[in-house]
Amino acid sequence: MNTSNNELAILSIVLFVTGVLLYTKGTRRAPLPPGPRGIPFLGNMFQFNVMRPYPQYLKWAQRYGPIFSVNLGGQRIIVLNSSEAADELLVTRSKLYSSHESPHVGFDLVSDQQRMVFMPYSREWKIVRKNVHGILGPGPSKQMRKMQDLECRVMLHDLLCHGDTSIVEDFVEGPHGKVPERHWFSIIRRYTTSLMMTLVYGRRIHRIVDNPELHQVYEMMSNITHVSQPGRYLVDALPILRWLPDILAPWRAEGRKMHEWEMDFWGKLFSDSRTAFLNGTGLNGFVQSYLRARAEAGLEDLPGKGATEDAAGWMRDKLITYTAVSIIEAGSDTSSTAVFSFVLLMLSNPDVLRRAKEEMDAVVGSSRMPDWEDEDRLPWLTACIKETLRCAPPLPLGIPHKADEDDIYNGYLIPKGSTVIGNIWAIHMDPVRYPDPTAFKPERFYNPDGKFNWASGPDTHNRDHYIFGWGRRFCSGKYLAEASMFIVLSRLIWAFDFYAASDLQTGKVKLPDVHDVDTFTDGLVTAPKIYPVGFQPRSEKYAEMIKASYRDVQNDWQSMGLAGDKR
Ligand code: HEM
Repeated sequence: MNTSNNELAILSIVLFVTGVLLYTKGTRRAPLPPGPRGIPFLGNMFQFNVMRPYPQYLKWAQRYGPIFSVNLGGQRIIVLNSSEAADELLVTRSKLYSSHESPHVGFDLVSDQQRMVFMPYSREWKIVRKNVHGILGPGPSKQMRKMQDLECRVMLHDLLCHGDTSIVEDFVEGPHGKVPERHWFSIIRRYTTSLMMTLVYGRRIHRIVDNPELHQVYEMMSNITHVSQPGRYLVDALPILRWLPDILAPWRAEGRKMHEWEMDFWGKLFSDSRTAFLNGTGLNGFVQSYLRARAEAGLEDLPGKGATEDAAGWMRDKLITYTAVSIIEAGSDTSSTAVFSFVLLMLSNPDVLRRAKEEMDAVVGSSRMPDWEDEDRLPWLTACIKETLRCAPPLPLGIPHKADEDDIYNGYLIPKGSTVIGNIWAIHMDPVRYPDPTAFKPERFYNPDGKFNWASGPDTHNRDHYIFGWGRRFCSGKYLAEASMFIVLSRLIWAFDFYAASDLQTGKVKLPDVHDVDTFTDGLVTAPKIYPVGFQPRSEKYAEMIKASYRDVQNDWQSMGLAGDKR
């Protein structure tokens, strides 16, 4: 048959229109994914703990399969429970699913719409992401290795001085997950937060005790992860409530107050940096470099929020402030959580720990600390870290995405505006993918001949774990996070015999149960609650090396123009 160009064009249009009509008809007709039956208006709100949904989401995943849906007072939540479902929607169809959920209270009110992790897929997010990538991408993140090395040496010294303080003193966790200053958790938190502060502001956290700054950072992080949890505020689910007058909308004043509280702290850090930059005393953090570049473009003074409308899209002051906050928040709590879980899981599995020490002794020995070039030669340690991340992902439900359009998956409708969650916890507990999933078995990742591979690359189907999320919103800090986990955990194994507290009467080891959800905190980031551990150097020789290394590091700080450690 000889078809003319005109006929072809008409045929294409007819097919296209028919396709669109069929698609929209299908969209309207398709059922929602299965899920538990709820009650009118409030849906499934009272069927699980909204501050800790992942255990119930696992049960529903086991019952309903790769996709289910729940309704939280009108907020439709679609949960993806297999790597195939999450890959298909969040990676292959990432054009539709690259917005993050923007909770009204946490994003509009507390963050004045400037917090990156809650931004929709928008021009503003792209501007922020590009800038963040400029310091966290594979190349630039390597420049932080020197700081990771030095801060890690300080951490070893702090743990040496800590000894068994947290066992002897029997500390109690404060409100909002507040960690006592002399507990070993604070030492790890100082490491991760100091690294982020140097990256962003060019200033260290050089003190743990009498340093309210460090603890306030964590209080604010805990606050934002709690206020932003889906289901925390009804107004997040029912946009109509946003029209209520102030008197009937107590969350409004609450959210604004939290914004002021945040700005008192983060806004001051920003303005101090700006003043230092204007006085010519600025250091080399992201904020100062950005202000310098902006000033060179003739925009020294750019108050307000958002970015300029021109092609350059310069960030205004408030957007810079919150970009700095996003990096510090995203990089501090997550990385320290991984360390707390690693220590807990290793102590709970003494044979695994013993083997890690044997490997360390054979590969590194006692005359030097492990370093970056040892990565490929410590496959058992690598396997232990990966297994930790599988068994205790710091964000078991990732950060919720959002559907920007109606979509169909496996015959089910995903309505526009739905919250879409990649259920990392259910994927990690899938017995087909990981036989005997609740057991801590590093051997599943043990590969003595393979290259050191953290599986965070683009091959989403065959990843070892999913802790960094999916698609265009994939964790920006993965390179830095992986490097920190390796250097901190390898040196911890190398330097110390760490041990749990034991019952004075029975001599039995006292450790929180890793299988009990109450061992972990609520909220977006799920970290072990504080537990005591003692740190003993493996011999006097190790202790001397740690002390000498700490003294050397003080000279490094001085030559880099950074604050020395105060203890
Ligand atoms: C073990 C440590 C870490 C874990 C488990 C983790 C996990 C995640 C997850 C699940 C997401 C959301 C991904 C998605 O939406 O699908 C995310 C986003 C992000 N992470 Fe990480 N992260 C870690 C460390 C870091 C570090 C060290 C940094 C910074 C230095 C960082 C910076 C970010 C940023 C800026 C985002 C937001 C990306 C966006 O909104 O586009 N993360 N992370």
